[in-house]
Amino acid sequence: MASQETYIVPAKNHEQVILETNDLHVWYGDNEAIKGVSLEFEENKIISLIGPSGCGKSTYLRSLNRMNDEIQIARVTGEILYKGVDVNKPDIDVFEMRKNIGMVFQRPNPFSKSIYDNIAFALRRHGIKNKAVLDETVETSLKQAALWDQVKDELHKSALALSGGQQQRLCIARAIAMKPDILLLDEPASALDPISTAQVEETLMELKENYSIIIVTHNMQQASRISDHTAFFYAGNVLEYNETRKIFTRPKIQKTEDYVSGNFG
Ligand SMILES: Nc1ncnc2c1ncn2[C@@H]1O[C@H](COP(=O)(O)OP(=O)(O)OP(=O)(O)O)[C@@H](O)[C@H]1O
Repeated sequence: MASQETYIVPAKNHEQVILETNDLHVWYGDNEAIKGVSLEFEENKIISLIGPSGCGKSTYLRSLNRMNDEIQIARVTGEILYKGVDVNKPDIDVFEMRKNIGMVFQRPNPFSKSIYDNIAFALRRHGIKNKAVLDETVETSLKQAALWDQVKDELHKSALALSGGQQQRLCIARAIAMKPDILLLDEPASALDPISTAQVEETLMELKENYSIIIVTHNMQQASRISDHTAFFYAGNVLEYNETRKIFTRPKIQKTEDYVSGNFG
């Protein structure tokens, strides 16, 4: 793997590994943004990906459900094993795979549709047309995303009329309506005020009962508050991956210590 010092603790219980990458590389043209990352993610955990700007966190996250396919100059090699199946193989049905590995982006991006249709849209595209099933899924997803009580009487109002924090929770509801196993979130709270951020964090903590969550964050307090495990990325490699409390209190690598304590320069 990396030529520099690394410290990566394998999953405690390999049976509970839901997703792993083996020797994952991502290039944008000649720029190697991810340089052979091997990590294991356990079920029902929140995992934070941290590290300085440009170190490859988003690139790595996006590769996990093949969002880099959309970038023409991107090339990805290595294995991405979801329940043991390599989703990085060309014959994988990416549309189906993303039902299991959903994504929420940095900026809330609801469709210009009603709250109800934001959630029902993807379900209908996957062939679910039965109104009772749609109604039930909309309600359950909004409840899981801690938004139901605020919007239940105005489901047909435009999603764009919601606040930023509510829009982001709607995007989370939209992602979980597909009942994925894994939720990928790229700085989901960075555009939100502290109250909305706290609500999104609470939502994620509740969701981990049913989902595995991988989150890119620049916010060290957030990583230490909500995540079970943390991976420290640096220059396209993971230098350290361990339980979050160890990363923040007793990191093994000096660069990790410098980064989490804000002495990075
Ligand atoms: N769409 C793209 N096209 C070309 N190069 C890209 C693209 N996206 C990222 N890169 C390059 O890949 C490298 C890693 O970028 P990436 O956005 O993954 O880092 P990051 O750690 O998520 O950064 P930040 O914390 O600033 O969001 C950088 O050199 C960046 O310029």
